[in-house]
Amino acid sequence: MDVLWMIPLLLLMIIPLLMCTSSTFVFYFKKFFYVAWMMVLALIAIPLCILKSGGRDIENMRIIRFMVRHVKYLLGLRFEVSGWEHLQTEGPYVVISNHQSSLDVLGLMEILPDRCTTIAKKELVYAGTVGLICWLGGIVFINRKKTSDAKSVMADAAKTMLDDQIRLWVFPEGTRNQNGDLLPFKKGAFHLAVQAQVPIIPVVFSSYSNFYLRKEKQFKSGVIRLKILPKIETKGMTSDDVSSLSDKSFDLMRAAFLDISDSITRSNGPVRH
Ligand SMILES: CCCCC/C=C\C/C=C\CCCCCCCC(=O)SCCNC(=O)CCNC(=O)[C@H](O)C(C)(C)COP(=O)(O)OP(=O)(O)OC[C@H]1O[C@@H](n2cnc3c(N)ncnc32)[C@H](O)[C@@H]1OP(=O)(O)O
Ligand SMILES: CCCCCCCC/C=C\CCCCCCCC(=O)OC[C@@H](O)COP(=O)(O)O
Repeated sequence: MDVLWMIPLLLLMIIPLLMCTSSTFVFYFKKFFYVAWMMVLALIAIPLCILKSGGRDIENMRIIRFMVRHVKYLLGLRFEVSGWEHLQTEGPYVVISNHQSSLDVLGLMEILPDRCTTIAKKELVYAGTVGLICWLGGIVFINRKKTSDAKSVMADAAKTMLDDQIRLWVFPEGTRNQNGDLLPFKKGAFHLAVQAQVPIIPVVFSSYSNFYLRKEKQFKSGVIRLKILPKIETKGMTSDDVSSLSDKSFDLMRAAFLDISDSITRSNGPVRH
């Protein structure tokens, strides 16, 4: 019994010691903490969402956004947001952003407009309490391995956007990417915007490589720049315009990514490719 009492005491002594001496320990500790804390937050949010909305409802994103906002402080992260005025657009639109890590959720919640939810891979729905809260928040799940299924879910989403005045956030790279650049864009987000005839608002996260390096097992404190770009209109466009719309969005976002990442790395060291 005496020995059992000593375990938490020992942990309380050892964890701060390891946090000061081992960057690898800090990496695993912060990652474990992030996932565990998000699961706990989701567990608390689930009954709140059910009580407020009675089930799956985009309005639940307000509760989720509120509950996630403090997590950046616990991980030593800070956001610098520019271009807020570009989100002051009435009605439905499609937000597109680059995707580096599950940490993107923190930036997403930092600027998430009202009545906005995301498109996500269907596997996320099985992520325990996080999966359930995503479902309650109205997240649209797609099967990336079956393009025809994904297309039909997104065609329905285009209709729902207009019927219910909803905004959708899509990660057009289609997967997480930390190669120091953007991956070529998939087309779904652009078909969605053209089908609904709504504007696209590009959002760019600066490179995380000055504080978070997965391969090198580093997770330091850091600043993330979030740049909201002016909207791109799609009125009058057809599916023939999707490729050029995607190329234009890619070029604008890549230029912004290199610009805001460069200005961070000039003061914090080089981007690691
Ligand atoms: C309180 C506590 C809370 C705790 C938890 C905290 C937060 C939880 C809440 C919120 C968190 C949300 C975070 C979620 C993040 C999840 C991120 C992801 O999951 S990213 C991965 C999933 N997303 C995507 O993949 C979107 C991007 N992908 C696409 O859009 C793709 O295009 C695709 C639709 C999946 C199809 O993929 P494919 O590989 O086949 O790609 P192509 O783009 O090359 O398309 C092939 C072909 O089809 C045409 N096409 C594509 N889409 C359409 C369409 N919608 N309609 C018609 N045609 C389409 C395309 O043009 C190509 O044809 P062609 O070559 O002739 O042009
Ligand atoms: C039954 C228990 C299962 C536990 C699983 C834990 C799940 C994660 C929990 C908390 C993390 C914080 C919430 C984040 C949601 C972020 C989703 C995300 O970023 O998914 C990755 C996806 O975009 C692309 O995936 P791939 O890189 O293509 O693959």
